[in-house]
Amino acid sequence: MSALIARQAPSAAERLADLAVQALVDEADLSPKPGLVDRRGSGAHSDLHLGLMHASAQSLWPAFAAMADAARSEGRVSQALRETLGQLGRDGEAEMLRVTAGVNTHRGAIWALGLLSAAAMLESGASAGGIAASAAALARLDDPAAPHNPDSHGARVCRRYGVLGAREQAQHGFPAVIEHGLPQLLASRRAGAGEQNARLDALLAIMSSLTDTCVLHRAGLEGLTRMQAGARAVLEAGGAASLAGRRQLRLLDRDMLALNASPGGAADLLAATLFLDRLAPHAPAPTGSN
Ligand SMILES: CC(C)(COP(=O)(O)OP(=O)(O)OC[C@H]1O[C@@H](n2cnc3c(N)ncnc32)[C@H](O[C@H]2O[C@H](COP(=O)(O)OP(=O)(O)OP(=O)(O)O)[C@@H](O)[C@H]2O)[C@@H]1O)[C@@H](O)C(=O)NCCC(=O)NCCS
Ligand SMILES: Nc1ncnc2[nH]cnc12
Repeated sequence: MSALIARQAPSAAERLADLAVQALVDEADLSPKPGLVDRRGSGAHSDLHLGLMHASAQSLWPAFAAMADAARSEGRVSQALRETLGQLGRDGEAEMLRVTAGVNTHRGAIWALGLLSAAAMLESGASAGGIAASAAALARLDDPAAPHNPDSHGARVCRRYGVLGAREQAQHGFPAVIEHGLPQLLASRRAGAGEQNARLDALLAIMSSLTDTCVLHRAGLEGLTRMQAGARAVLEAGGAASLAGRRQLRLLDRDMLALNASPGGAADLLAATLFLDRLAPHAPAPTGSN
């Protein structure tokens, strides 16, 4: 008789890591995304493809579980927790680069989802805004061991154009997610857009407002302006579920490819939106809004 394998319920930290990885896989699979890797192909990237995005996402499970577990042990926002998360984040980046043979697939996602996984553990049962606020408090603490890299793409364009990047997005409580991605996801669902279209609309809402340092790095201010205006045009035409919106979305995709631009920061924040959506109870829709 075959031996019975005892089934153990996953811990809270393991469940959070499951959700974080699933959010990354769902983001990668979502199609058609302008300029980004999706089920159709590699978008504006020559060194990325869908299989690599999936492998990268799976490689991050131990890092997310360890970050959530560190938050469980510490139990509150503290300098010690911030420093532990910094080390775990750097270890996660190293593992990602090992699995992708040196290609940066998810640096921004490790930062955003790592902080949110830890915060979700600290704020169990809280709203998305409550979790994001706790992640922001962690992000605002300085990590003295963090290597300051003034040459990262983000650091360079933030200096050059005087904009805020991934660090500030977290320190301010992920406004792109809380004020744009999540409300649009819920509004498009309520309007009957269908799940994939609602997720595309959430991505577009993020793109319409974000200073995405990936786009700035590859395509400058003109690229950023065209990304934001193009995303807004899709939503104003009726979103991804409408024929007119789809037409605008095709134009935006062509434009991003012509500019060699890819909104990798917005993609990470869509993953953060999907993570919080699965996790946090949403406030009921205002009366008369459905
Ligand atoms: C604080 C850090 C986030 C470092 O930030 P910094 O800006 O210095 O560094 P970057 O290396 O540029 O990484 C930032 C990544 O964040 C994403 N992003 C961009 N804009 C925003 C935004 N406005 N808000 C939020 N997030 C944003 C983006 O990630 C995605 O793009 C990646 C690909 O980027 P890149 O390599 O530039 O791409 P290519 O164009 O393809 O390169 P080439 O082909 O042209 O060469 C991809 O990974 C996506 O994820 C930015 O890249 C933080 O990382 C940090 O300090 N970490 C240390 C560890 C730590 O403390 N962790 C804490 C606990 S988790
Ligand atoms: N789908 C995607 N394509 C390119 N870069 C990304 N960074 C995060 N998700 C991405």
